Amino acid sequence: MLSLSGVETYYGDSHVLEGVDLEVYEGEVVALMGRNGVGKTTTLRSVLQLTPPREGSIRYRGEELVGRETHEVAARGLGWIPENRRMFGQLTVEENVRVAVPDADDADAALDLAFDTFPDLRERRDAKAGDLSGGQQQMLSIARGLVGDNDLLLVDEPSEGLAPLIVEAVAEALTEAASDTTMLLVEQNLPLALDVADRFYVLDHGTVVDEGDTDAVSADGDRLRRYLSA
Ligand SMILES: Nc1ncnc2c1ncn2[C@@H]1O[C@H](COP(=O)(O)OP(=O)(O)OP(=O)(O)O)[C@@H](O)[C@H]1O
Repeated sequence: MLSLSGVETYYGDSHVLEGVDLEVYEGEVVALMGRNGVGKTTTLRSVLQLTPPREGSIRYRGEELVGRETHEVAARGLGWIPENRRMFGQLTVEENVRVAVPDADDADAALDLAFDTFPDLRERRDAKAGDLSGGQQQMLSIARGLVGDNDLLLVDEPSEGLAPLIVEAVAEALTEAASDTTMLLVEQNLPLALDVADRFYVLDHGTVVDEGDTDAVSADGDRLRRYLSA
């Protein structure tokens, strides 16, 4: 479904991705792991053409994305749940969910899905998003991604900065969503990544240094830990 080959991405002179190769097959959840600053977010930004690669190829269902505009990429069914919880702070929780739904006729069903997934949001449906706690904002950000009716969802560090109970709710929501959405999931929380993902890639110094089935590393935790600890 998604195939990166030899992807090289820069910020100015800073060479961040030095030839990334990875594949995501339809129906799977793939975790992208690695220490801070190795280029995980940049990989997602490269796919979305927010930071277009200078070299390499990114194919989605066989079609080249490099050279396209971000809105053209999104129109093909690629959704993004960004790390920094982008939402409309002056709009209410309900309004934030409604504007994330492509077809207004689907909005009520989308709200039910969002509120069933994260009951806390139902209680705060009329609150301004900007007034929510960090954890609630993360739930809203994830809910907005889940109701977007995307075929492939790029999810960036959904558990970052969340209390353990909320991490559990996020893991459940992602697992539920994975039943009908393919995902590329950036996640440093190893138990969460192993729980939700089918396969993983580890990035280090802008390149893939390990990959495999998550089942194999669940039995051999050290294999990933050495790449992930500082
Ligand atoms: N807009 C930018 N301009 C310049 N350098 C950037 C920019 N965004 C990221 N970088 C640098 O690119 C490198 C990779 O960043 P990236 O955010 O992709 O890493 P990451 O693996 O997602 O790490 P983190 O978990 O900290 O987000 C880092 O050295 C970072 O400082």
